[in-house]
Amino acid sequence: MTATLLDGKATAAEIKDELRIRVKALAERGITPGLGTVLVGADPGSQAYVNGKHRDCAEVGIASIRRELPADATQQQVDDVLAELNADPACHGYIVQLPLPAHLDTQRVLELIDPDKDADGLHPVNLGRLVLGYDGPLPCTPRGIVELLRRHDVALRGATVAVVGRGNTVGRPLGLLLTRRSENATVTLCHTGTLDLASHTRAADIVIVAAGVPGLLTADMINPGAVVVDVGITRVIGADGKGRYTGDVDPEVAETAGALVPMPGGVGPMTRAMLLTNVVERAERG
Ligand SMILES: Nc1nc(=O)c2c([nH]1)NC[C@@H]1CN(c3ccc(C(=O)N[C@@H](CCC(=O)O)C(=O)O)cc3)C=[N+]21
Repeated sequence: MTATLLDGKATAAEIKDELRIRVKALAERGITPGLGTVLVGADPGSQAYVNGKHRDCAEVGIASIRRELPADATQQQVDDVLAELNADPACHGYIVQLPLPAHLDTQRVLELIDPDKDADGLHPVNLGRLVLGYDGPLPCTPRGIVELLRRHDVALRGATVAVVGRGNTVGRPLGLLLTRRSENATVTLCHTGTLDLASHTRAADIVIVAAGVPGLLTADMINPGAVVVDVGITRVIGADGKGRYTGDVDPEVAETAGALVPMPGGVGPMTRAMLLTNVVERAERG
């Protein structure tokens, strides 16, 4: 068997087409949605991600507000940029690119973002809203995964899902999202303390791997025909000495799975599309 590939890039393009129409409707009300990005330091990977976000904005008609600070920026400098974006009416939502340099307090930074401008959905208030089932911006990667599965008619209601990884940006909030009444999936959240990982992944209709461990999920660990989602993105140095990104799913899984969300071309583009969606939603609220 060869898995059907669920194309995140094509689905993200579809979502961007829909957003373009919503942005036009906002323009008629005199509103231009604005996304802010805060980048501290010059990590080439982070720079590339942030550039991608601004390119996405230009494609759908969202204004970009870009703030860059040097790698040795003080906590006060970062605090000041956040205060400025919180006060800027042209900025409907913004993100602080993670990871931050180690001398900065990430928790403090995330808590200083106005929860109503939190385009990533990672502010503690918004994660709390997700726990409680209240309205608020949703974390982009979990939301992108649910949206991609929905648009490919992968049923979540009644499905058993193994989520591998309990990180704050993917695994943990994804478990919360999938177990909402509106999704009604049954989730097993696996992590480094899980004793027999394969017993959980084999029992699942859907396996979502967000552990950051290249090749962690192998073909023998899934039920043939299962839907597999690769969220891993780890920079490795190939045999040719060049850096490249690799996922958490062993390529052989494509022979056994029923459907596969690949990396690249899967969750990454969907994450970016959900960031834009969060900003347009913030702007629509006025
Ligand atoms: N505050 C914050 N929010 C984030 O959302 C955030 C972050 N910090 N720090 C880093 C991670 C990583 N991340 C990616 C998003 C899209 C792709 C993506 O679109 N990747 C393409 C390949 C690269 C490309 O085509 O540009 C793909 O998977 O097909 C990758 C990585 C967001 N992150």
